[in-house]
Amino acid sequence: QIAVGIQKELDFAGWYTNVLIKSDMLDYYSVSGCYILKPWSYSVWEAIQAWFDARIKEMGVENAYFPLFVSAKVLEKEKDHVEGFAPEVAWVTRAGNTELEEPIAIRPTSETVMYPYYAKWIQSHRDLPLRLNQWNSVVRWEFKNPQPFLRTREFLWQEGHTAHLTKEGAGEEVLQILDLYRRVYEELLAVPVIPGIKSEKEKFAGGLYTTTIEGFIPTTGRGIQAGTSHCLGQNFSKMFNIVVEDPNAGTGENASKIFVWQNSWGLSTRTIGVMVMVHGDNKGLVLPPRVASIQVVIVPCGVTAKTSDDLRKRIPDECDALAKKLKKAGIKARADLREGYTPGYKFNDWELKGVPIRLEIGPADLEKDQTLSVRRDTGEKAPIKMATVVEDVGKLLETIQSDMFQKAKATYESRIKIVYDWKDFVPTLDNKCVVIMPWCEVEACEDDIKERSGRLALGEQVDERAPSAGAKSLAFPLDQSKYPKIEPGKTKCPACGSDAKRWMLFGRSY
Ligand SMILES: O=C1CCCN[C@@H]1CCCn1cnc2ccccc2c1=O
Repeated sequence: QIAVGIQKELDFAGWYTNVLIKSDMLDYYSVSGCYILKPWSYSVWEAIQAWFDARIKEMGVENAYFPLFVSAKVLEKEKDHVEGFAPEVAWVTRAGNTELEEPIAIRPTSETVMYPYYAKWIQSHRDLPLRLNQWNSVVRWEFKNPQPFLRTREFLWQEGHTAHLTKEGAGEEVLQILDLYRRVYEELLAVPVIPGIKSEKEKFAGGLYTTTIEGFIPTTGRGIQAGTSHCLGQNFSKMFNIVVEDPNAGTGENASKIFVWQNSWGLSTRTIGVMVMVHGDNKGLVLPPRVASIQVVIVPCGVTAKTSDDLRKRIPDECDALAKKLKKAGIKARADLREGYTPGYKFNDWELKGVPIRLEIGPADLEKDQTLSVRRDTGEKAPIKMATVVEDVGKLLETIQSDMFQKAKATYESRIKIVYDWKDFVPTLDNKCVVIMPWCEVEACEDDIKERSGRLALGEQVDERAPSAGAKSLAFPLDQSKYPKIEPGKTKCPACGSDAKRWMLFGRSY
């Protein structure tokens, strides 16, 4: 198979699909909107799971498992949080030839599955904080074009659901989790994200506020919601009657009840799609070393018909020995000793799969007691002395991880443009950038901005590939100090002229 076969900059959707198939990350499935995660992508999810699971357990979160099914009565318990999502809920209505008495929904998320039992289990403030997490899959029967990892009808995620005595206790955890999400992207996937707070319009309607990490796909200039950590306030505890006695109130007739304060937070296999889109190139995947199931591939070279029998044996043996030596040091190395494939074919194969480092060993390398290293991210070649190969390869993997992150961070930052004047807003989006602007926070203004920045508004013909949607508000960056001070009463919102309050990121998005 040749490389990707489609240029990333020319046909991004086609490139993305080809990379996923040719790197053997996934296969298509007979039910539309569903995909098979093959080991090459599932191992990335496992690396994310291992890292995140260890850290939430340090926080005192415990894993549990709740049923996949939720009854209509229970699901519709909280009208306004479900009504907007109702079209996406998948229902079981029949088993065999038997119609079910009442249809049973497949969980699209587990608030309504879990919270009746939170009400049952939480009796005293001593039962708080209750912190449970599920590693599971959910189903949302979306009708918009499916995209592997980014928008699928079933996806794997974790969903954390916690209950606290105070708003402050809940609020502290919301931000702790959001920072773990940031680290999953920045430290494991080498993908920069901006932590922030969603606007009232964009937040989870069933909650009090939503914090988010916003990613960016340079090829399309679109933002992407990369993870969310919601404070639900007391909305769900009032609905499901999850109450404890107030430890600070008296007893008897002075006793008083407190509705618990809740959070819910989720990170999904969308992480993998973002990683592919940000780092991939026209030769295929580029895997960050921290999540690569093979970090180093070792290829025997220079073995031809003319090669002496001695070398023909020694070269593959050297490759195998080097792989073993690196594995012993904790580096995920693999010697590719497949017969019948040329080195060139193997180079192409492993480049497609995005393996961070290739080490070549040929007759000349044996002579000099070295191996030739080739970086997947930059293509840079450098000989490495066998004497220090373990240490040098370890360092090179760290350098690749950090260089990939720095490069993606510089790109993202170069695409965030401050806008003070509306005339610059749409041109900035059309330049594949996102806008940061001093914003009034008025919802009508937000709707207006979406309208005025949609391609339809510009009278242009909308083709299904061009982002026809207008700009949404993405997040109020948590770190407002990075941008010039907003003078209360003086700095105006570029879209409507009213007083600006905080800096808001706007962009076309997934
Ligand atoms: O994001 C998260 C993080 C994990 C736990 N759940 C929250 C909020 C989910 C919001 N949501 C999203 N799609 C839905 C689809 C159908 C029914 C309900 C919903 C729904 O409540």
